[in-house]
Amino acid sequence: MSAPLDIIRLKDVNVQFGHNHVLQQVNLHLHRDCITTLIGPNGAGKTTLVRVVLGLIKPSSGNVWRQPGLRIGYMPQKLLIDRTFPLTVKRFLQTTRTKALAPIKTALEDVNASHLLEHSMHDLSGGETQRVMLARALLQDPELLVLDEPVQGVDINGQIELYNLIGHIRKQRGCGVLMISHDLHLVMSSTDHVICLNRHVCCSGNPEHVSNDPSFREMFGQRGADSLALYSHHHNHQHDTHGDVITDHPHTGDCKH
Ligand SMILES: Nc1ncnc2c1ncn2[C@@H]1O[C@H](COP(=O)(O)OP(=O)(O)OP(=O)(O)O)[C@@H](O)[C@H]1O
Repeated sequence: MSAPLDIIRLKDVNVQFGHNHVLQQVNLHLHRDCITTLIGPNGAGKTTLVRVVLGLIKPSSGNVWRQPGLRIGYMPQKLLIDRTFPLTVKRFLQTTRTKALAPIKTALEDVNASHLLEHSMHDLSGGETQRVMLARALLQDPELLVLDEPVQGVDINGQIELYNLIGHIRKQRGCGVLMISHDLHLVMSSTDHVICLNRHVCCSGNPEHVSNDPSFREMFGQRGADSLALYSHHHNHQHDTHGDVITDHPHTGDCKH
């Protein structure tokens, strides 16, 4: 098997908003045909990291490399559409660069949502909305798909379907996927690589290397630890309430699994 091709590399990335040091020495490699999931508590810097990957935020220091000409499809966390503004799924998807109907129909087929073409965006269920958003990201013909909490507002069966769909799209297109998720349990069966972020990369690993690490409770509590019972990683430090490291062990930024 050939080595995975990097499409994004972040080296020692720091992001500071005023005195708020949101990302600290973050290293990240994203590959084709690989699903990477970012997990971490609220305010951990997950969306900020995604925005660095997308090129929407310039790091205060560190390097970001993107494969030249890389096509990225982005599914944002929230979409605010004025309810008084009538908007069909077709019209919504035509607000991208793509105006032709054929690729729009193909994208909807790819997310099993062909039947929604003429529906109003305002009448969609949570799961349907996320499928349409995913179709919109696919219209970029992405080599990297970036999904910010793709299953939010979706019931449990819909979540399983969406994760299966994302896995299928990755296989079919061979694209890389970077997603943020809070659904620790489901995510473990849907991802190749997990990065646990709390301003810095606390740990990262392949869910195949499974174990129970009680230190994870520090970050996610008992429920999270139970959900992640299959996920192996090792903390070598503790956090204060700001997520800063309080231990004498220096953090190397390497994966620990
Ligand atoms: N543009 C900005 N200007 C100033 N501070 C910001 C900006 N964007 C994010 N922050 C701060 O950076 C920190 C990390 O925010 P971020 O949204 O990246 O976290 P997150 O892990 O995605 O959180 P959540 O899980 O709640 O969505 C927060 O303290 C936030 O207030």
